[in-house]
Amino acid sequence: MIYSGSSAAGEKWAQMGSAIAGLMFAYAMFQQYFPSFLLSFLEKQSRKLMGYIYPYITITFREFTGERLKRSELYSDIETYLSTHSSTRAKRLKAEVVKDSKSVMLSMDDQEEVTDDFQGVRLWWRSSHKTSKTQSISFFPAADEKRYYSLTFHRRHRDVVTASYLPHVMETGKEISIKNRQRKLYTNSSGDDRGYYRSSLWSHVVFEHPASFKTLAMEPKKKQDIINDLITFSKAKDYYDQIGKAWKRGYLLYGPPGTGKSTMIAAMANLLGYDVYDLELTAVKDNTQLRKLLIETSSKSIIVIEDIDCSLDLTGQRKKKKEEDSEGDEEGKEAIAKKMGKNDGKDGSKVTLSGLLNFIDGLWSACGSERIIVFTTNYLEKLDPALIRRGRMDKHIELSYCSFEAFKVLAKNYHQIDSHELFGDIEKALGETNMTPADVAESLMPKCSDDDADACLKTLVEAISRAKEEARMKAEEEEAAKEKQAEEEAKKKEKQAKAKSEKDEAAENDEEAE
Ligand SMILES: Nc1ncnc2c1ncn2[C@@H]1O[C@H](COP(=O)(O)OP(=O)(O)OP(=O)(O)O)[C@@H](O)[C@H]1O
Repeated sequence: MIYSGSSAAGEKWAQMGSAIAGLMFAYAMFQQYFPSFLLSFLEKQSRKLMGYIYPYITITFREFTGERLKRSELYSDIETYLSTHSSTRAKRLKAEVVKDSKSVMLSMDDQEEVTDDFQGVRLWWRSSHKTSKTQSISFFPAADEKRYYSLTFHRRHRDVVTASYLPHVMETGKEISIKNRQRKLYTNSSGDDRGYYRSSLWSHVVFEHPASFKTLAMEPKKKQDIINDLITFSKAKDYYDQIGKAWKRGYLLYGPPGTGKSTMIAAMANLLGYDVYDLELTAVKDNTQLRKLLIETSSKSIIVIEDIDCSLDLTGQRKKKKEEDSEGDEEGKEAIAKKMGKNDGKDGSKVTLSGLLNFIDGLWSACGSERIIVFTTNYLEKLDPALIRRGRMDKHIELSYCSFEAFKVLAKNYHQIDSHELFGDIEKALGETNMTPADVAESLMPKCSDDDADACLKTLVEAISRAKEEARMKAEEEEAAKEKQAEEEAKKKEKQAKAKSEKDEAAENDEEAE
């Protein structure tokens, strides 16, 4: 029957109102005239009865708790955990792009319910939302929506749920978020740049380097050894706890420029799913700032200091550009000038060797966990032994000139070939010449659309023989320079000897004259 007008509805509300008022009056009388022991007995019995009729417990997890605008971490973990279950079981789903996540997250829509089974226990999750009736103006509508999850289970499973199931949900949720998150490449800017709005010493971009161990050119056995070492480290939380050491590992990558040190760091980060912190030491004000930078790094990360030999005077004082320029060979000078050029005019860093040693394994280095520290250098011999001793830099990896094995990886990467008639020549030539993987890769790169594997391999053969010729000429020049220097030294010595004998003769004559 359809009631017309509002009078019928009004009558109904009036009747309901008087019924509620009557009930409340009866309850007040009941409370006043019944003895308290009888009241509590009745309450207990009614609770027991309710327990028999409805033996389930429901826990609610709200999206925003405590501080109004702070999203509950637990809610996010549950949402991520349920995204894997609900996407296959729930009928109505909603899609969201979550901040810092690289994929769209599907979660169950409001009022949807999914079941979960854990250690033989059945649980029900429900997603709901309540819209706030407060007419306040809010810049954060989501906070007014009051979304929440409710978890229902039989009360006899209370212990399993609180002691095992909820920690399992949190842990799995976190693991999934880490796997799905967009990884970041951080860099430290100069301390002076830290404006009022900056909350961190690090700034970042999304890390999207395509390098992998598959495409990294080096001997397969050595490569596998590094992969095993990294994977073992990433799974060794309990082991590090057991031996009482902070969960971190140091890698020293050394070798000539263009042998793949930076590429290997990117491959490491991609293998383990870690963030990368590229620490520019020359931009760090002092040891205190270095410590702050360390504290601000997250776990599951690689902290990189590239060209460590150019960043610091490893006796404790920073080298001045002038001094640097006056020592080392030409290649070294170039690298240092390049590096120091970045810091022109604001070269006021007071980071010392001891500050850096503390950064690596001092007390502060233990805050946070699952971190890899990588140093790279072109000049291993320039580094202070204290800096690279085992325990600080646990694994020393030499990246060297391109071997035939490494070349084969590049040939596969660039042209999808495992063999070719020119491979024999290339193997022989690479055995006689020092050519970096960067130079080999450059030759293998097609320069125009007509360049196929044949053309590129021929270019490589020519490049290797050119490099061989250049090396021969350089060696000859060096030999000639050495000979010339030896000749000059012999002449100088002869001259000195002649001058001495003339002096002695003159002295003798003087004596005789006297
Ligand atoms: N081992 C390698 N495997 C695959 N590619 C490589 C390798 N080494 C170098 N390359 C190629 O050469 C380029 C330069 O290499 P990379 O920057 O990694 O060398 P590096 O040793 O870090 O040099 P530098 O000491 O000058 O920083 C890379 O972009 C990559 O294409």
